[in-house]
Amino acid sequence: MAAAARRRKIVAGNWKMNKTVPEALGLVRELRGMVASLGDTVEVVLAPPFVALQPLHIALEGAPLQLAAQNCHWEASGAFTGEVSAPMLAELGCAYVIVGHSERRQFFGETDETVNKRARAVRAAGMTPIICVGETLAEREANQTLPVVERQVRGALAGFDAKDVATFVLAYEPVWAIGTGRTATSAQAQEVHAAIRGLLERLYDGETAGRVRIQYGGSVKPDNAAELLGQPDVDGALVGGASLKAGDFAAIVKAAG
Ligand SMILES: O=C(CO)COP(=O)(O)O
Repeated sequence: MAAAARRRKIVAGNWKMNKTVPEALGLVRELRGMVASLGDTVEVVLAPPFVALQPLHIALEGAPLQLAAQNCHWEASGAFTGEVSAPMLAELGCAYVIVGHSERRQFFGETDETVNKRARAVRAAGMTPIICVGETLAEREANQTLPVVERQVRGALAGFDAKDVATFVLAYEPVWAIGTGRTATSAQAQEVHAAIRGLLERLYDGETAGRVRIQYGGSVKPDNAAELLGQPDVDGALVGGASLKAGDFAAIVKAAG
């Protein structure tokens, strides 16, 4: 069994392609006050679109809120029109970068191999990847959930040693639960999270498996957050739609605290 480590919960808001810079600044102004009283109990992360990173970096100075990017390229620089590199994001104050989100896998040709390359770039630039995995509805109905998630985790972590992996964040996001209002039950989430932790123990060791934080994502809302976050292997949430409203996101953060 993985060592029972005390893992600090991590709740991240993935804003996807939403919020102009003025809107982003307004949302953060509201959020700052709402999460100020939480202290150290929960780590709170915001992943706005690239263009809002620099203004939010300035606006968040001194606030207990971390910044994440939603993606990055694996090369540090070069002729890759439209791409953004990991060192550029580190310089803007990002602590995390989301890699392998299912929308990138579905719509932008992301593969386990490119997820791994991006995660390496994130680590090399001194940031932490939030690595997303999750099965489609067809895969779940074909009883392929655990093999699919296992393949994605193995692929993303290929070549990393235990010391790196222990600091990583994984996000289990069943594709059928994203943006659909249809969330996994807490038992479904716990089953996959425990399977991921078991895999980490087999790939590395119990200590490492016990330290990795695994978020759940997919229609997390204020009214289901406490139940999901109460599961022993659910260490936080990666929140899409509900992170766009300060009150809803703050309520989810409080449910984790
Ligand atoms: O994709 C997600 C977070 O990365 C989840 O999105 P929703 O919370 O909108 O379902």
